[in-house]
Amino acid sequence: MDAAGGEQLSLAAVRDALVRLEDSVVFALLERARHPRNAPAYAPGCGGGRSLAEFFVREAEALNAKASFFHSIHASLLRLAPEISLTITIQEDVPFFPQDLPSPLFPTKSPPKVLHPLASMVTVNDAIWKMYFDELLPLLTVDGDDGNYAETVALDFACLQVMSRRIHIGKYVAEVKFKDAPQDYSPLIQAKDSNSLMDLLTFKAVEEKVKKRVEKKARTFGQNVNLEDNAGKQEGTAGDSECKVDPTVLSKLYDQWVMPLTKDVEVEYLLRRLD
Ligand SMILES: C=C(O[C@@H]1C=C(C(=O)O)C=C[C@H]1O)C(=O)O
Repeated sequence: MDAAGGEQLSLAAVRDALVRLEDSVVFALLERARHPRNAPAYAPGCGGGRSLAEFFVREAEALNAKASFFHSIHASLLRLAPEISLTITIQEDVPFFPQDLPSPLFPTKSPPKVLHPLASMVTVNDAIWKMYFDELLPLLTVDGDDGNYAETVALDFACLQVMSRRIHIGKYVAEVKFKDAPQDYSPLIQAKDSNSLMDLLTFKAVEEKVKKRVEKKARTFGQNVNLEDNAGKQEGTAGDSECKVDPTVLSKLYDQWVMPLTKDVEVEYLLRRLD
């Protein structure tokens, strides 16, 4: 237990959670890529001019809120990493539409407080939303319309949710880094020096490994598995053209958006850490 009554986290444990979440991110994107773009799902429609995609996310989040989802996320990391659930509990996932969420209808057990109370103010979901619909979907999906709009937006929601969770775990990464070296972080926080904080919390070698591993996971999870001899090919070495998603799209996703946004979360969290 630390001074705030929270349990001690280690950087290794949080990084382990991030590695496991890569699997969920890759699988969610593979599922979405089974459908073409399905543009009508994103066109403004009825219900205040909202698209089906926005309608679905708002309604799904309202349901999640009633079921106390945003207040008790023990289960999500339990599923991801049963053996580290004792050391990490995520205080809350971050909704895309926090305004007007209904109150929880069921009692919850509060997880131990690990983060600074102002952590709940840190969100980059607007940037994730824009990135997903404007940049990633065109790379991930082929042009076309198969009419499966409801399934499509349910898959979009799964992608958004898992990417948001991954990126907002940056709060936990930042907390651990701060606790490990308060003497290095505190002066920069006091000086509100975002650029130097960014430099201090960046580990380029770790990022290179993340990119390579995610690309490899996309290549491995995205191949068609069959029982015939694969013309002498080694197992697990599908060519990129045989993959369900282009593996380089996944490494680009992490390189250009997921890791930079995770680091933005880290910086934003740290800037409030001494308040
Ligand atoms: C998350 C971390 O902070 C930064 C962000 C990384 C990421 O998003 O994967 C990786 C390394 C760091 O530059 C970390 O140190 O593990």
